[in-house]
Order: sequence, then structure tokens, then C-alpha cells
Amino acid sequence: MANVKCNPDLVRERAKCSFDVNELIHLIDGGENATKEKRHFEETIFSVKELQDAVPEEYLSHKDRYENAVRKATILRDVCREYMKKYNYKPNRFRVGHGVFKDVSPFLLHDGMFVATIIGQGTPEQQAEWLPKAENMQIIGTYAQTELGHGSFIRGLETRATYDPKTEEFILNNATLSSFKWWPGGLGSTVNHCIVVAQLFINGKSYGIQPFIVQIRDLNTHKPLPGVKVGEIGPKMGFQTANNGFLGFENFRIPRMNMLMKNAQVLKDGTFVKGMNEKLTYGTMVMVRVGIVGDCSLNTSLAATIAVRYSAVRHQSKIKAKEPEVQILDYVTQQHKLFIAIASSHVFRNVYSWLSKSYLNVMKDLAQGKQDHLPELHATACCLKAVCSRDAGSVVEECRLACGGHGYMTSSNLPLVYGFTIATVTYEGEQTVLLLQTARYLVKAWLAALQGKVLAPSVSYLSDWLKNDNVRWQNTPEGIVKGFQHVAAGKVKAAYDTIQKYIKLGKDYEDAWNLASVQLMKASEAHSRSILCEVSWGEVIRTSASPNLLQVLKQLAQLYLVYWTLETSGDFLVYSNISKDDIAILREKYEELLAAIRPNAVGLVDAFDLRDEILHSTLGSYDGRVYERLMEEALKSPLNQESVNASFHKYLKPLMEKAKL
Ligand SMILES: CC/C=C\C/C=C\C/C=C\C/C=C\C/C=C\CCCC(=O)SCCNC(=O)CCNC(=O)[C@H](O)C(C)(C)COP(=O)(O)OP(=O)(O)OC[C@H]1O[C@@H](n2cnc3c(N)ncnc32)[C@H](O)[C@@H]1OP(=O)(O)O
Ligand SMILES: Cc1cc2nc3c(=O)[nH]c(=O)nc-3n(C[C@H](O)[C@H](O)[C@H](O)COP(=O)(O)OP(=O)(O)OC[C@H]3O[C@@H](n4cnc5c(N)ncnc54)[C@H](O)[C@@H]3O)c2cc1C
Repeated sequence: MANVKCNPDLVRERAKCSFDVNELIHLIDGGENATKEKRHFEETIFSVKELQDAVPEEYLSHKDRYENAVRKATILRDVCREYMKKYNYKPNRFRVGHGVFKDVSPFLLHDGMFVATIIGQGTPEQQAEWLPKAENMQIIGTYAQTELGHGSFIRGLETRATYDPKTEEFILNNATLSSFKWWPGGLGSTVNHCIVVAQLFINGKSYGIQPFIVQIRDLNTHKPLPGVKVGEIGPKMGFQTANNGFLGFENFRIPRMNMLMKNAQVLKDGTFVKGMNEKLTYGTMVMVRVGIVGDCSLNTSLAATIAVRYSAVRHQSKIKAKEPEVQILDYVTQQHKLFIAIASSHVFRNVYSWLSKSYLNVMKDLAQGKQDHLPELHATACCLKAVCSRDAGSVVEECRLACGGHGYMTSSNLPLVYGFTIATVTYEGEQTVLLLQTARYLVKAWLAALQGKVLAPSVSYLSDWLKNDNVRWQNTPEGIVKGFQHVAAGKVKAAYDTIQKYIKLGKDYEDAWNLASVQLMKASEAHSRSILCEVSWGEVIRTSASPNLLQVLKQLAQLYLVYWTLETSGDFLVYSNISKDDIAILREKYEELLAAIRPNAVGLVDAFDLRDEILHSTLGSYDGRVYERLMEEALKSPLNQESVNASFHKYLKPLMEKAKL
């Protein structure tokens, strides 16, 4: 990239960077070799001619866009397969996917959840049967759980799988419209198999929801099998190429061994054998929630790169009347909008890495029959997924707004990035619903703390707070982290006390919970923020990096801490010993941090190492040819391929002529 002819502002910005950008790239990737491998892989993908679009996707019809996405998905699959064979390298398909599809792959759910569920929920025999076929795309699948009537409350799903011991089959039925599966990615017209989550019935008795692997289309003709009604759900805010679909069954029979039986089992005679923990059926969701925290980091870095580079190139208005127009990046308000995006991407990455380690540890434990840490993992993944996805959505939107009118152009790519980022707030567990899951755990932990029990590490601050809730405020990163824990503990206590108050007033527990649920949700958010702050600060101070880079990483981590303290200063004034003077000191510190980060802003987004093909943005490309690219892209509009459009003769001219009469 170094030889590309760049906009002079970007050249100046890069020259003043105080740290080695390559060092940060390697740190993010996990080593110099990992960067080399990643770049070689991406170079290979983006030099495949067939993966490049002749016409910008935006101008294609819904149908053509889908077909083009499937075409590219199959080519990408082949290229990746060859690449993996040749180099023994497992690529990050999600990252290049943004470049290839601009939106998302119609195989997203195949890779993200279908294969993962076979691994997580299938017995070794079932894995041996389906995994090789799924991994090499002999069969293509999705994860069909959500229905028209129920997405959050999965115990309420209506799709039925009734066991017939005579034929040793399950009979699938969707008797009501609300029971139709609705949303699964790839279901519309891509997949031939699904994981169907359905209510198991044996001899008229319900045994809760279970996962079934179901073939829905003929492998040769792709026609829906008899008894299957399947289709696409239509256009959405984003995710246009994900091919989300609907599905219903009428007396559709599948063999007994198509119930994934790693946890619970149905024997030939219809005996139901309970698993170690019925919630293990929800395992794929936990894995994907963890993965979404990592996605939030990537999505935020895409928006930050576009908006920061654009803000370095764009000049508008003056700070001093007699001086030239300034780069908009010099406005401190602009820095306030953008630097939190850079900082958040690093925080999400660090927290993702921490959370995925916990996930893998719990999976190891479960394999040995130990489930003690599962509730903590579920609670932590729920609140982090909820808060990171919502933060990422807000940050991306702020980056879009920070690009003014041009941020509204599709060619900036910010609208598309926003579309797939905010989808994460809803899918894989709606944010409020997940925060309330964590609140259940926090209330239990609070009760345990009151009883003097030892708490799990992520909530042990509740016991510390009970022992001493009057800790002196300290304007240091460690002091701020403690402060966040105080806020979280204070909010958990307040929510718990509110529940007790309503119970004393005669409410039953469930109504008391609902009445206190705004406080419970806020307590859960505060708990999440305290984890984000503690983990990310801890990761940064343990990082081994050169002094220059470490200084910048600390500035970003502190910016995150101070930003959120100021954003939630009301909570700090209520639940910690912070004073008004401390808040004034933090405001000053925040301004210092913005100024310190300013010279490194472009270097920091360069270090996300997002190729132009992945950014796919007129505003964010490495060379900063913003206005040239905006014009080049505009000229690709079909309306610019003719000097007079037919609508002139058909409508405009008659209108004007009518006006003359
Ligand atoms: C290392 C890993 C790294 C990487 C991952 C790689 C890749 C992933 C990246 C990208 C992903 C790819 C594709 C993404 C694109 C699109 C995907 C979109 C797919 C979907 O949206 S699928 C549908 C998702 N649906 C949901 O999430 C539904 C949300 N609802 C629920 O989960 C549940 O209904 C509920 C939890 C809200 C409530 O369930 P319930 O009614 O049965 O439970 P209760 O409220 O009564 O609680 C009972 C009890 O159980 C505990 N519990 C609940 N869930 C779990 C769980 N998952 N694990 C453990 N324990 C759980 C709960 O805490 C309660 O305990 P308590 O002790 O009684 O309090
Ligand atoms: C882009 C996209 C892709 C998706 N892909 C898939 C897929 O591949 N497979 C699949 O199975 N599903 C998929 N989904 C579905 C997704 O998982 C659900 O939409 C999601 O879990 C939310 O459920 P819901 O739509 O029923 O929302 P609802 O639960 O109806 O939420 C509506 C409102 O009700 C509130 N609410 C609901 N329950 C409670 C409660 N207990 N307490 C307080 N408030 C509550 C919510 O907070 C929210 O404000 C996808 C969704 C999207 C948007």
C-alpha cells in the first residue's frame, strides 16, 4: 500500500504517527506471521476476477443480487478450499466476506450455526454422518429456530416433532401460521437441510425443545420435498443477501436418528433419556453470542477507518478566521465522535479474546461432565453480546453522521455497515431479553453475597462492595474500574431492593420482577460495562509492546474508561464517592486524551489493516481519493448511461405541456 499515490493530508497524517503501525497490525493479528498469512490469503481472494462485480450490487434487483451472492459464495468456497489444502491455513471468511459480498453471504448460517450445531449437539455417530457432508458442501444448511410467533421465548415455539415408535420416526408439523419458522438465513432459496428446533412430543407428553436435522429440498432438483412449505421473507433493513426464509411442515417424517442426541435422547421404544442439563440444547446460541462480540470489533473498525480517513481528507470551515479551512478531524467534537469508535474496537477485541477463552474452558469442563461455570458463561455472554452490539450500532451510526452528507451515500458503505451491525442487536437474543437473563444471575449472586457465599470471579465485586461500599474515589484507571464495579453493585442492590419492596406490597415474585425490570436491565448493563472496563484495561497493561505503542494503547483504553464515566456520570454521583470536582478533572483528562490521540488517528485506523476491497468505501480508501471516487461511483449509475431518460418523454414533457394550457 505504501506506493499508492495518496492524498497529501493522509501522507502528512501518516508521517506524524508516533508508533509503528506494523507493530500494532501484528499485535491485532496475533503475530507477524499471522499478518503475513492473512495478507497472502486476502491478496489471493481479491485477485480472483470472478469475485469482482462488473456492476455495483446496489443497482441490481433483489433477485439478481441474491443470485450474484450465491455465485460468489460458491467461487469463494472453492478458492478457500484450495487455499486451505495448499497452505494448511484456516482463513477468516467473515472478514473477506465483507469485501466479496459487501453485505453477508447466503452461506453465513451454514458456516456460523449449521455446522456448529452438528458439532455441539450431535453424537459422534451423527457427527460422522453429517459433518463431512456439511463441511464439504454436499449438503447446505441453516439454523431454523425462530418462528413468526416466537423468537425470544423459545420454550413457546410451536413446531412439533411427534415420535412414532411404530416407524421410529418423528412427524414434523406446523399447525398454525404463528408456528412457521421465520428468519433463518439461507432458508429462502439456498439450503437443502436445516437444524429445526421443535417441541418434542412422545405419547402426547411434551419433552421441551430439541434440535432435529431435516432435509427440506431434493438434492438434485432443489424442489421442496413433499410436506415442506418454504420461501423467502423479502427485503429487510440490511442482510439483503442473507436469503432469510420461512418454513412449515405438514406431516413430514424424519428418522429417529435425525434428532441431535448429544444431550437428550429418544430411544427406539419412545423412552426419553434426559441430558445432563436441558439448557445445553441452547449451546449454539452461547457460541454465537461470543462470536458476535468479535464481530462488533470488526464492524466498528470498518466504520472507524472510513470516517477517520475521510475526516483527515475533508476540509470544512475554519477554527480561526484568518487561517485556511481545517481538516474536520481537527474539530474536537469530531474527535469525540470518532476516537471512541477506535477505542471501542480494541475493547471489543480484547473482551472477545477473554470471553472466547472462558467459552473454550467451559466446553472442556462440559466434556468432562462439569457444569459449574456454565451459568456464569451464559450470563456473561448474554450481557456482553447485548451491550457490545448496541454500542457497535451507535458507534457506526455516529461515524456515519460524522461524514455529513457523504456518509449517507451508499458508496460510502456506511449505510450497509450500519445495516449488518444493528442486526446483531436483535439476532441471537434480543438485547433487553439477554440483559434480563444476566439480571437473573446477578440477583442470585447478590443473594449469595448476602449469605456470605463465595461468588464466581465475574461477580465477586458484589461481595467486596458488601464488605465496604465506601471506597475513596481515585482518578486513575484502576480507580475508575473500581468505580464501575461500585455502580454495578449499587444498581444490583437497588434492583433487588425494589423487587423486595413490591413483594412486601403483596406482589408475587414474577410481577415484582416485571415492575423492577427497567432497573434490572440497567444493573445488567452496568455489570457489562464494568467487565468491559476491567477486562480491556487488564489486557492492555499486560500487553507486551514497544513503549511508543503501549503508550497509545493505554491512551485508547483510558479514553474508553473516561468516556463512559462521563457518559454515565449521574450513576457515578449516585453510587460511588466521585465528586463534582473529580468529574471536572475527568473532563479535562478526556480533552487531553483526545489531543494525545489526534496525531495518531490515521495510523490507528491503518493498523486495522482493512484493504480497500473490504472497506468498499468511496470515503475510506487508503489513498484518500474521496471526491474522485464519489464522482467515479456516481457515474456508474444506470441513469448516467443515457443523456435523456425515457421518463422525460413519458411523463415530464406531458406534465410541462399540460401546464402551458
Ligand atoms: C469460541 C467461539 C468463537 C466464535 C464463534 C464463531 C462464530 C460466530 C460468529 C458469527 C455468527 C454467524 C452467523 C450469525 C448471523 C446470524 C445469526 C442469527 C441466528 C439467530 O438469531 S438464531 C435464534 C437465536 N435466538 C435466540 O437467541 C433466542 C433468545 N432466547 C433464549 O435464548 C431463551 O428463550 C431465553 C434464554 C431468553 C429464555 O429461555 P428459557 O425460557 O428456557 O429460560 P428461563 O428464562 O426460564 O431460564 C431458565 C434457566 O436456564 C438458564 N439458561 C438460559 N439459556 C441458557 C443457555 N444458553 N445456557 C445456559 N443456561 C441457560 C437461565 O439462566 C435460567 O437459569 P436459572 O438458574 O433458572 O436462572
Ligand atoms: C437479521 C436477522 C437474522 C436472523 N437470523 C435468524 C436465523 O438464522 N435463525 C433463527 O432461528 N432466527 C434468526 N433471527 C431471529 C432472531 O433470533 C429473533 O428475531 C430474535 O431472537 C428476537 O426475537 P423476536 O423477533 O421474537 O423479538 P421479540 O421477543 O418479539 O421482541 C420484541 C420486543 O419484546 C420485548 N420482549 C420480549 N420478551 C421479553 C421479556 N421476556 N421481557 C422483556 N421484554 C421482552 C423485547 O425486548 C423487544 O423489545 C434473525 C433475526 C434477524 C433480525
